[in-house]
Amino acid sequence: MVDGAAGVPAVRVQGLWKRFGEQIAVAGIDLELPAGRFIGLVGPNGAGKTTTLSMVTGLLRPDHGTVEVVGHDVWRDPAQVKARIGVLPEGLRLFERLSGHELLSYTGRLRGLPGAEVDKRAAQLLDVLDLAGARNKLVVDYSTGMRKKIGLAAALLHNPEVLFLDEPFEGVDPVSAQTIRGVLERYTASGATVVFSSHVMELVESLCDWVAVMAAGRIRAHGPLDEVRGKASSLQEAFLELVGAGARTAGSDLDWLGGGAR
Ligand SMILES: Nc1ncnc2c1ncn2[C@@H]1O[C@H](COP(=O)(O)OP(=O)(O)OP(=O)(O)O)[C@@H](O)[C@H]1O
Repeated sequence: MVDGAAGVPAVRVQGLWKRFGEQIAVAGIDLELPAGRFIGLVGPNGAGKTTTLSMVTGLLRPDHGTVEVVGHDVWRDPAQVKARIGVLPEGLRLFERLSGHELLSYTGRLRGLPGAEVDKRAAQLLDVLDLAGARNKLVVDYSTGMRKKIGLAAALLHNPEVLFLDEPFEGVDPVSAQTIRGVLERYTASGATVVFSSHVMELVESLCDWVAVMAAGRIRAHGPLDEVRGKASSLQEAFLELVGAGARTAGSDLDWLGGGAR
């Protein structure tokens, strides 16, 4: 296990709970995510991935439990944590009336970076993410994939130690996905940590070296990809066994659907 300089995990979660009315979204999870890894948080729709990531990144207060990011408590020490993380949340809200370049300049200044450094990093990120041609276009006119990419650039600008991404490839075309993937691989190769949520198993299997499987608000398995996959032929198969969906026959009750009598 490759941990940070002092052997501190990227994320340590203990007894984390969140309930929305009757719905228990996260049911008391314990989790330790090692530093320097490409980590996938996988689970079916409604498993609690977004709720977990929101609590881990300080966007949503847990009912119970603690979260530490690189050794700092997210709720007692928010400034220390926020300086060390980058976040691309689900349904990211951006400043629509700024251009891509203005958005990055503003983000960089908020992060306390010197203007010249912000300009240099922004230009490089726009270039690598294939957004240089759209640098002066307003964000409101960006496509879904372009929004993901400018959101990723803003999350990376201050060179965080840990990057959290909620469904980063959703709505992104294959070429942009490949670009994002390249940037993330370069980032983790330098010792940084990526934690991303997805329900696309093939993607997680091809990108991640460490996974946590979530279902119904609980962690069902976590560890190095090979260990979680075990003897199954793919992560998809291991996942279906873990969440107990292997035996269900898709559509067996839909005998009215399709050709024949209407
Ligand atoms: N603000 C909220 N109010 C009420 N219920 C919520 C709220 N946020 C999440 N939930 C519920 O908590 C559960 C977990 O939701 P969450 O969005 O964390 O799942 P997810 O694993 O990210 O799902 P998906 O892959 O579909 O995005 C779901 O049953 C959801 O309906």
